Amino acid sequence: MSELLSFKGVNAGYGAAHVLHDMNLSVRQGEKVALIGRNGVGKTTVVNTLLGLASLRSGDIRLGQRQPRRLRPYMAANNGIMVVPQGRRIVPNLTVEENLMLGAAVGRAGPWRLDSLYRLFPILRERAHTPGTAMSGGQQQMLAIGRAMMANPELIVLDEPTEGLAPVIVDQLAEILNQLAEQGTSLLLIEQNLSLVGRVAERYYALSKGSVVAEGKVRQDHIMELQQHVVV
Ligand SMILES: Nc1ncnc2c1ncn2[C@@H]1O[C@H](COP(=O)(O)OP(=O)(O)OP(=O)(O)O)[C@@H](O)[C@H]1O
Repeated sequence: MSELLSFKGVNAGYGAAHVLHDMNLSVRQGEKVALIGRNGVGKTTVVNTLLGLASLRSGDIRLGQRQPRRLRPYMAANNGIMVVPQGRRIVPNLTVEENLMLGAAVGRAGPWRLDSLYRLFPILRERAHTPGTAMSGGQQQMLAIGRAMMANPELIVLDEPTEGLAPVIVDQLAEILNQLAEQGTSLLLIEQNLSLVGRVAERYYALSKGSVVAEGKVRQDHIMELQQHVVV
């Protein structure tokens, strides 16, 4: 299976702050991978580095088949990778449908269009013409995922999608992510919520102080063994 994203020996940070240390990570086609770790260990910096928002000091990052010399925010989408950012970043003043069309604008043609997406998320069809930010947190998370899907990516990177969501919504999110994966989208799930990780991911990396300190298969019956990596 081909690699959709890889970090090899990556050192990255912001100005004088060196956050990621010799980091290695990869996601291949068809995989559901989790990146777990406590607050402040550098999870969002992984996203920022692949988008070119944190500076890559050394090491290699491949986006799909490409290894750009200088990363820029649009390159991930051009290479089949969409990010669902922490905090969702629904654009205020745009309707649900207009937010979805932003995803279509940066991506490529494929099976995900408004009609197919509305079948997966009926609530987004119901609320299509209301402001995106007028919806509940859970609905906004579905919108953020839907917006990413509209770009027809091969890989979706989700940065703490359960933040602020009620357990019943986390259950719905697990179902949605598994459906997307069944339909061929690979996932990199950045999470501290082990219940979601256990239900979705097959493989994990644990991050501590900007380095991968453990990795392996996710075993649902031993999911609590991963708790040491997310609980302070
Ligand atoms: N723009 C920035 N400039 C300087 N330092 C930053 C910046 N953004 C994050 N950091 C620092 O980088 C480190 C890693 O932060 P990061 O947001 O990647 O962690 P995280 O694991 O995603 O945490 P959380 O779960 O709280 O989102 C922290 O020490 C943070 O203070």
